[in-house]
Amino acid sequence: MPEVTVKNLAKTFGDNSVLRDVTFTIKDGEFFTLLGASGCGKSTTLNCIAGLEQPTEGSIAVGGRPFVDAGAGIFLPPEERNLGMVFQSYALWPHMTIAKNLALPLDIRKVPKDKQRTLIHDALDKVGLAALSGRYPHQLSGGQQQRVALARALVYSPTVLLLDEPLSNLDAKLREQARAWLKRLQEELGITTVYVTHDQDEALALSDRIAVMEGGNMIQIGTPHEIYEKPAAPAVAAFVGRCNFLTGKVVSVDGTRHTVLLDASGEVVRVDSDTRVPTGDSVTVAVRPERLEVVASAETPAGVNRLDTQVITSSYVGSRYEYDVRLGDQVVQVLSGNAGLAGDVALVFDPGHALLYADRVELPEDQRDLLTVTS
Ligand SMILES: Nc1ncnc2c1ncn2[C@@H]1O[C@H](COP(=O)(O)OP(=O)(O)OP(=O)(O)O)[C@@H](O)[C@H]1O
Repeated sequence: MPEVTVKNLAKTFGDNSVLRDVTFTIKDGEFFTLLGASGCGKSTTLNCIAGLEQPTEGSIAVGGRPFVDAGAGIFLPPEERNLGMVFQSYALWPHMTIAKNLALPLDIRKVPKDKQRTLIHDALDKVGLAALSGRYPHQLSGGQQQRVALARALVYSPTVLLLDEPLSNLDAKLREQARAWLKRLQEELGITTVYVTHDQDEALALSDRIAVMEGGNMIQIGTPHEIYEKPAAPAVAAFVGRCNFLTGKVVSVDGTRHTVLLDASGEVVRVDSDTRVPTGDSVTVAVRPERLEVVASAETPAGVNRLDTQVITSSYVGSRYEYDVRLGDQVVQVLSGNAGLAGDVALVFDPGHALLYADRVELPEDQRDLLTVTS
């Protein structure tokens, strides 16, 4: 079974520590995504699985077969790993037809010519391009070239598919179509897939599980739902989707209910959290814009948190209204169903819709320092 096991992976380039201690297991047939900002070590992790980089420490095994084990001095070269890889640049040979491009990896594996014809046809058929096998890459659209690159990675039946930002060269519309198509294909083939992206929407839409990386570490591994609804750290909440952070101090705790005095406005809010934080400790309350609502000041519903705020800007964004509201010296973003509010409004949210993190986090640029805002 092609389960991928990565243990205590570390990689340094000179004195630059790019991977610190990365451990994860990918199940057979799973679509697993490495997500994070540029430079966090996603590609290096993928390249270590592919054998294009050699880790400084740690081990990788696929289906129980050791690919690399730094401690034991094991390193299997890339060509012996039988993995399919697609990069952001499709790297097709321009002077060769599509069929010839697909024949190359088969030639390397010494597959007989008659068998090659069937395999090439089948691989192109999987990506819906069997009719175009005689064309050259420049005679195909970007989206079609990307499918050819995928067909080339599938033609020799790899045990695992490794994809490094394969959709980033496509324009926004095509990218969304390609995303749906890739997801369907991966499910049909049931092939274990490791996907690298910095695009959170792509990660949420495609993955069975996502590993969020930061500074060479994995900060959370979970299903898209877990990553979005229960981010393990403020950094995850900020990177995946949008999030407001309100710093403060716990003033009382009753079971899971924490009452927090906010730094920004001196008001208190209640937050239900399984993470217990003792009274007196500094905390950060995180709430997504779509979990907040703005209402006219007189209309506060019962049982929710209510904060006095003023509208700074509002804009219509298609299905909803986006408000920036002022809470003391901080900006809070709200996605609301309520139109046309201005001036003094009440910001409301359910105590169960906020997350609580121990410690005060550094506020993101766009929420900080309202003193310069004059509206
Ligand atoms: N061959 C190399 N030699 C020296 N430094 C490298 C090498 N390859 C990668 N790095 C450095 O390692 C860090 C992580 O790079 P990596 O490509 O893994 O990040 P990433 O998360 O995939 O980012 P991106 O999305 O920009 O590719 C970066 O700081 C990069 O400059």
